[in-house]
Amino acid sequence: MSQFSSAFTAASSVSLPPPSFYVSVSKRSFIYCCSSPQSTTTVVNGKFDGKIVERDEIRFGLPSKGRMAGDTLDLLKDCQLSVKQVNPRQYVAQIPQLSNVEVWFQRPKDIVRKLLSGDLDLGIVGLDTVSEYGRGDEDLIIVHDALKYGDCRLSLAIPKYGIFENINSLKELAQMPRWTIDRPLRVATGFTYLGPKFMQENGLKHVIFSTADGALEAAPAMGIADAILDLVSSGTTLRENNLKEIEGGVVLESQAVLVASRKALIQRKGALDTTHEILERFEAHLRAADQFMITANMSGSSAEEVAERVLSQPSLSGLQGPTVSPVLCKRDGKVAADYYAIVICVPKKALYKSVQQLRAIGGSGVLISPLTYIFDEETPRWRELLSKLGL
Ligand SMILES: Nc1ncnc2c1ncn2[C@@H]1O[C@H](COP(=O)(O)OP(=O)(O)OP(=O)(O)O)[C@@H](O)[C@H]1O
Ligand SMILES: O=P(O)(O)OC[C@H]1O[C@H](OP(=O)(O)OP(=O)(O)O)[C@H](O)[C@@H]1O
Ligand SMILES: [Mg+2]
Repeated sequence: MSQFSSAFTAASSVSLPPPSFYVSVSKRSFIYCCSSPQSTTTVVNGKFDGKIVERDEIRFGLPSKGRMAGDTLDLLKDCQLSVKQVNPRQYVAQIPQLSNVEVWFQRPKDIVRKLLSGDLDLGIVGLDTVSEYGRGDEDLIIVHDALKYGDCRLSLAIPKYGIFENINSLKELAQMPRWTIDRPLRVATGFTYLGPKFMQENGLKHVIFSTADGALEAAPAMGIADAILDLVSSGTTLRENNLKEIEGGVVLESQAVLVASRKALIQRKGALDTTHEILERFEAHLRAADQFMITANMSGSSAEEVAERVLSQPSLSGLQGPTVSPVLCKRDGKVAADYYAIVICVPKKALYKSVQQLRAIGGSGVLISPLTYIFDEETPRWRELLSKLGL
């Protein structure tokens, strides 16, 4: 193990606040300083080994504030899992549909820490937060990796001006001869675990990290740092501060995820069943959210002939092929089917193309309805979870 990684492991074994400074100076030296003294501690990385603490309820951690909080409550509400909170300053709440679940509102990073320490069983946070504060701990299991909000990326950015004017990739940045043991590349970041790990994996040797809690984009212009490693979503903050992302500089693509403690899923009574229910509801809602249901009438000689025509169109195959039903009417005293009603689901973004294709094959009276849930057969994510748990 190189000095870099052994020092790194040492850094990851303290539970107290993250180090304010990591200094990597080539393979020969790696200095690690901490903003608070490294007091003696019996907790390693906020983690207790051994058996879980007995309790009856499943504890579900949700973001108490910030941009994840509202969207998380909206997702749960859309899945008929509304959270009942007596008032916004009360940190415990209930989900009436899940009687064995206790919701605890926490800061995202504390949700991850508490999953590791066994104080929470399930949580919703950004993948960036799981990766930074979870530090690859095997007890954390991502149950759903794409809840479709909180999209952002953890990305390295440098000034557009000065010595960086013609630097557009990580490779070019690494090859700048000016970074030396005595004058390393200075990176400001709140991601003091992922940052050094990424630099090491990408072979950047002379790098020094400093940390701050926000407004990192100011650091280069203030002369405090050469580069920053921070979350980017719209890119506005970078642009407004004359900074640019570089090719190869994305550490992580992130969105909201459902994460669980492996130990809780295996050992805590009811935890796995509850997780299954939450997962199924999330999947059903998220699958439905980007689909429309289309109903249309088609003239035709038989259901099969209509189905042939529908299936000949690439945008109309639906979830498992079209549902075709005869529209029965009385003609010359006899019940007959001149028309067939078809029902298909199409991706929202393919809506207009689908309508055009339907018309082209003789569809009329096209009705479009939103879908609320699609419960398919067992979700692949559930099978994946069971296999990760060795069940
Ligand atoms: N533009 C963005 N900037 C930061 N986080 C974002 C962005 N877009 C989505 N997110 C997600 O939202 C999560 C919470 O970010 P938020 O800024 O609300 O809280 P925080 O940064 O943890 O706390 P605070 O900013 O109050 O210190 C992030 O971890 C990330 O997953
Ligand atoms: O690409 P953009 O859409 O501009 O978003 C990126 C900015 O948003 C976050 O800051 P936040 O608003 O959370 O403020 P903070 O720095 O105080 O955490 C992040 O740290 C960036 O500064
Ligand atoms: Mg923030």
